[in-house]
Amino acid sequence: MAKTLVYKFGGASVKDSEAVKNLSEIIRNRLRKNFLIVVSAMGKTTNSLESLLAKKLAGEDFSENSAILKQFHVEICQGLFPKGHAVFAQVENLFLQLKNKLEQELNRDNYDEFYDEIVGFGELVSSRIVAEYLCFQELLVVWKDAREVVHTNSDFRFAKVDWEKTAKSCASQWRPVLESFPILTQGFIGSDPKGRPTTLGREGSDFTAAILAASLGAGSATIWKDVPGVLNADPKVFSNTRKFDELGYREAAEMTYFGASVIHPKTIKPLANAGIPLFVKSFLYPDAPGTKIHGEAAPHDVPTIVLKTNQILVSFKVTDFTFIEELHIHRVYEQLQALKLRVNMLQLSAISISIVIDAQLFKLEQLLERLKPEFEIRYNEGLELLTILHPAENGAQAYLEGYEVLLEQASRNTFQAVRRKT
Ligand SMILES: Nc1ncnc2c1ncn2[C@@H]1O[C@H](COP(=O)(O)OP(=O)(O)O)[C@@H](O)[C@H]1O
Ligand SMILES: N[C@@H](CC(=O)OP(=O)(O)O)C(=O)O
Repeated sequence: MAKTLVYKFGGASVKDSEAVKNLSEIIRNRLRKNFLIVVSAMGKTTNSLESLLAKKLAGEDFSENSAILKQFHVEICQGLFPKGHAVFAQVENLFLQLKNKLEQELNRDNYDEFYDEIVGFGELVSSRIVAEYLCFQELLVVWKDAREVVHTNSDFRFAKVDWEKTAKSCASQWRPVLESFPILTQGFIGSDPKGRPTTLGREGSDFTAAILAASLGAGSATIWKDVPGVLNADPKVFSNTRKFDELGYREAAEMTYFGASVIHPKTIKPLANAGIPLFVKSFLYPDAPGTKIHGEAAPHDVPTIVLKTNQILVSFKVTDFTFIEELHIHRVYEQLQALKLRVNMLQLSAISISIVIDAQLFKLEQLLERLKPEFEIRYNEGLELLTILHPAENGAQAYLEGYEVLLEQASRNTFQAVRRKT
């Protein structure tokens, strides 16, 4: 039996009706048996759902946000389907479900679980529309709910995959279908042991493609982006970028670890473990080769720049003039772990621990609250974390001009600086 091909289309590739038409042309030229399509929410829908939730939590009126979101999807449908097509009733029904859910109580204690139910809605509506459009174009696909097979624990918002259970469900439930029909499903969402909806972390649809590819023993996974492939810097931020024709799994994983947002950081590992190549291709130039990430790529030393915005630098100073020791680091990491916060950069001095973390709702205040009794804490918000892999000699300086540098670290292969515009 032929190995499954997995294609993943993110928010940019389904951001409007023209984009969905383009997606259908990509599929038309490549459709075959054992074909799995993963789609994300349309455009910035997930951000809109997050804002809507923030308003609800603050007790503000969010009805206009819901109406705008619904209108956005209805207009996409109007650009794709004739009047009276069944998709309009399906979209109407999904928004009714969203409305009902939003009438339930939300507070800080049930926020994460509530979040997963609401925010995964973007993928549910998007996948309905795209599946209906492909069928309307006589490209027969079967719509499947990813929550049937992507099993996770109950860490809402950052759910961890139960790989064994997921592989079993993929084999027993989806493989037989894939032998006859392509499947279209959602990225980003899963379900916990009690069947409650979970999400895999923001931008997690690339990861879903990797989970399903690994679980189905796929031949390859392809993620379709608005860029020609993986470049040595984000072309939206830096000029004179260079595309990598190929990258090793390790190189790619390292770039994503430091924050190259073109691929979700968890995507590479399951593919590397299973030896499945990952292609990053442009949905605008689908015949162009893009970037192939695989096990046999030659190493390179092209300076590669990664920028993470919205960073917070927090410094914990011991209050009694003892020196920093293991116990202090342990205390800080214990709380970071409890709050599901990842350290993007760490620096130790004799009397302080400095960490750089992503800005996340409520998290900073909770961290301060928990560690205040033990440390004198200072923090700076609104920062950028610049990482240069394989920096050229004195190459970093150009990226620091016009910036105040709050923290800097360099090793032979990596330069990092926390910067703020002056
Ligand atoms: N090193 C890089 N190479 C290519 N694109 C990058 C890189 N770093 C960041 N990006 C950004 O990643 C974007 C594509 O990823 P993303 O927006 O997550 O796609 P989608 O949500 O449609 O899957 C590009 O538009 C680009 O701005
Ligand atoms: N829609 C989700 C999941 C995702 O991965 O989206 P995208 O493929 O557009 O990055 C998010 O925005 O977080």
